[in-house]
Amino acid sequence: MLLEIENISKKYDDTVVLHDISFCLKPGVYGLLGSNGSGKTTLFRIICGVLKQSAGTVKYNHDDIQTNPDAFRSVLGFLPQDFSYYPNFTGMKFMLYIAALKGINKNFAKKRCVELLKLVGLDDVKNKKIKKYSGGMKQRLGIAQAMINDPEILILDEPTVGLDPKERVRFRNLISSFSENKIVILSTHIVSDVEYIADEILVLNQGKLENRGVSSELVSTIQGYVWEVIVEPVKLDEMLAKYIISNQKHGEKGIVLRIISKEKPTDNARHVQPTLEDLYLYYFRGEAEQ
Ligand SMILES: Nc1ncnc2c1ncn2[C@@H]1O[C@H](COP(=O)(O)OP(=O)(O)OP(=O)(O)O)[C@@H](O)[C@H]1O
Repeated sequence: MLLEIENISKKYDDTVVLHDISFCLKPGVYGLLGSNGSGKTTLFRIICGVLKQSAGTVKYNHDDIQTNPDAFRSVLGFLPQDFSYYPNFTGMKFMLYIAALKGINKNFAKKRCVELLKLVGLDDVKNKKIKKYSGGMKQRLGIAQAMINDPEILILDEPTVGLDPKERVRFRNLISSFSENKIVILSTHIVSDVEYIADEILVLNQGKLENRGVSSELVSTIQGYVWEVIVEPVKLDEMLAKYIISNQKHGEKGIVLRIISKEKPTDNARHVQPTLEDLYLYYFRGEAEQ
């Protein structure tokens, strides 16, 4: 299994939103990390063949996906960001409906839907209407429908949006349980999600692939740039205006700031170990959201 993204660019009118993106993916879990508007959804839609690129090729197992789109679709599962559910359908009916759309044999579909709903923990609510589901339940249903054809490639666009911390943990476990021998790509702007789930992280910044690697490799690129500084409260505004601050808390001797800066910010600054969250702030400045 090999998914190759080769020199993909995308323009909307005259605006370039993806710039010459290239990467290859083997089975594993990949996190596409980027702030809002960095091009994650656009890239996913191109990979899934629902949006045409302006330049470049997407290949699966060495074949251009456009040569035989039906064959590619049959090995692909996709959870779009704006996925719409039918509120008056039950979870089971919805799954059967998606199975029918995908042309899956009726008897097989029933068995598969029951299995998947169990896998995502919706077994006991499968006959309830979706309008009664929580946000987390709907997301899990979205993941289940994306897996209905037992895909080799699973693409999840912002699958953790709106999930509470408990649901997030459940989601992570779910991904690890079915990711074996599959290419799973999920996008997020929530650092901790990819930090825990992804084998590798791809950082997309303003339509460019900024970096790629395992979390520790990426974090090591800002080794030496993260500082802890204690400042008097009167100095706080000045520091906030001048530096990227990834954390602030009250300490016994003043306000303790975690600062990301190539230069030593103050005489009393001391180095601390960088984290993926620091890296995110380094790339995306004030755009971080949690
Ligand atoms: N149909 C469109 N026409 C014009 N511009 C578009 C269109 N779709 C997206 N864009 C622009 O392309 C850029 C990338 O958008 P995209 O939705 O791919 O980013 P994203 O990283 O998925 O962001 P988000 O997390 O907010 O969904 C943005 O500047 C967006 O405004």
